[in-house]
Amino acid sequence: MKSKERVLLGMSGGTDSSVAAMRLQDAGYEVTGVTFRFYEKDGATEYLDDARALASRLGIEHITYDAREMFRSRIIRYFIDEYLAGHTPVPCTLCNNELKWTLLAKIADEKGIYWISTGHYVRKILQGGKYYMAPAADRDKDQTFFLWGLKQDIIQRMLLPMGDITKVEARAFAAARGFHGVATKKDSIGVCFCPRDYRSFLRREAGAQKLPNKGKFIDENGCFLGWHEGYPFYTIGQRRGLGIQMNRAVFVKEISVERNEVVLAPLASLYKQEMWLKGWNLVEESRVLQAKEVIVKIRYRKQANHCRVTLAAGDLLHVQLTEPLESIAAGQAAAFYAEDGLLLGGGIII
Ligand SMILES: Nc1ncnc2c1ncn2[C@@H]1O[C@H](COP(=O)(O)OP(=O)(O)OP(=O)(O)O)[C@@H](O)[C@H]1O
Repeated sequence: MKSKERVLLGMSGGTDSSVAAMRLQDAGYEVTGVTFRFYEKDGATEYLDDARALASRLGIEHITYDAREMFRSRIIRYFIDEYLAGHTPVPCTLCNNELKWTLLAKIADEKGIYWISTGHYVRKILQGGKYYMAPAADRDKDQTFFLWGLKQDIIQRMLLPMGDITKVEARAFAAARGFHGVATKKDSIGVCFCPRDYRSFLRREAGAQKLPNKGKFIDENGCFLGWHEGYPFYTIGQRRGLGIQMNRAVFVKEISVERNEVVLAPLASLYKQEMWLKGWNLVEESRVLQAKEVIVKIRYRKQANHCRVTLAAGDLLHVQLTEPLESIAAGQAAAFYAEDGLLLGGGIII
């Protein structure tokens, strides 16, 4: 069918989506590029020019889509609200699941295009009649961790041209075709709207939502240890940058929003053996709920653990960890994997 040969690609102006455009063309697709205007720090719009220029050089249609208001109300608002609630938010997960891929599907529908694509380093696999996200060939770049919320209607339409190559190969691919700017672009790091320091971002953007003033660091027995700058500036498991001199290593164990208190404790006190998830999504429920064990990850770059998952009251998932984990923070995501690396689903830790 003619319409299935067209693909709508999210083009950020970066290396990965630019190489993705070339690889899709190589595979015979008619590519349309869309660049979302999500967040423009200090009004910088260079990325739009880069995406447009690349599209024109490749001879593909390019459109921009102004999603700044949506990004502000759905992602930035949520990000600030979560810190004010004493949680640790996952904006990239939310953006991928609720904005990026959903918008791609919506715009593709409007244009009568079936396939949707990005430069994500992931693969997809059909197993037992269901589509799963599978780890990228470049394990170091694998982005499955951010995509557990995607549903079948999206996954089945995804084309993932970067899943089979490494970042090094992607740069070489662009260079070999004479796209030197594309080949040498810097990797994006961290959260796009505050790559390094979320604290100064909070101070700047919280606006009318007043940030709390300084409060007490206390130990597990409630004894005063020192002053902190306000609970939203701390996250569970944090050790560095506490601004307190102690003669032993201490970590953030708990955050009390009501009392604006932050509990500091030795690492051993942070370990937990269970957690509950809300807003969960499972590709095939039985593969998780009836399995003796699945793999769980609670941080992008942290080691995988094993767990047993059951349904709990209030439409929550109960996760019983085989080995205790430290730094389990409300607001963060937990992603489930099969032994072969397939992404089985995930949810948000409460
Ligand atoms: N502003 C945007 N407009 C359209 N698509 C986007 C935008 N930002 C990201 N994407 C899509 O999402 C993919 C993953 O984005 P992410 O920011 O995680 O990766 P990245 O490594 O920075 O990718 P890239 O090198 O393409 O910028 C990108 O490859 C691109 O296809």
